[in-house]
Amino acid sequence: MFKLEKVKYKDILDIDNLRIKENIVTCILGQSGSGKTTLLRLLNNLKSPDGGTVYYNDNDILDINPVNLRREVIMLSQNPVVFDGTIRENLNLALEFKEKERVSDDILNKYLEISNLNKSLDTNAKNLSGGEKQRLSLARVLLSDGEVYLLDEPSSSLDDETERFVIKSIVDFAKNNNKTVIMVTHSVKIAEEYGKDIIRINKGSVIDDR
Ligand SMILES: Nc1ncnc2c1ncn2[C@@H]1O[C@H](COP(=O)(O)OP(=O)(O)OP(=O)(O)O)[C@@H](O)[C@H]1O
Repeated sequence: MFKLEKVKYKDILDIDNLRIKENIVTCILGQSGSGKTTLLRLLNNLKSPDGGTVYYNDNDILDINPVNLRREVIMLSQNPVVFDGTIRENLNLALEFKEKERVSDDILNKYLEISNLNKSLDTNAKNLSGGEKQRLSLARVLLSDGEVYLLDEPSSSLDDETERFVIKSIVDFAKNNNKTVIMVTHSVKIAEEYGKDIIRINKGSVIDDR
């Protein structure tokens, strides 16, 4: 699905050859500052490489219209993005961006369940805790119906139990819907348990991918 060849980005990333497969969960592990977020941003062209090529489905990512690309390759950033309004309004934004019809509350609630956010759709999103905002962002991203989800530490501000539930839900969601998930995690345990492939990054280089 993705292929990186001789990709350089500033002095942050230097990746000779990397393949990321479709329809599986790939986890990215590496120390803080090793370049994990930068790698995700190359995959939806939020950043462009200074050298080398990133391919998405065999096309040079620079030749793909960025808006169309980001409708398919959807990023959940490390800091949750929450908009003014209720949880329902926040979720509906995902559908608007995809130019899709609104869906029933039952369906919206299903996505809150996947994200383990036990709140009414009428709740003002501004009043949610940090971890709840993170889960609302996750629900919105999953509802966006992309092909690929780039998840940057989707469970970083959650307690261990909630973290396991949320990660397992994401993995089940990906399996049931044939989606590709590329997930940065700080947890070796989570990567080994849920990542079909694991990419290990050290100081901007891939040291292992399998
Ligand atoms: N636009 C930029 N210009 C200069 N340096 C940058 C830029 N973006 C990131 N960096 C630096 O590149 C390095 C890698 O950053 P990145 O956010 O990719 O790391 P990370 O592995 O995701 O870290 P963390 O686990 O702490 O989130 C860091 O040293 C960061 O300060």
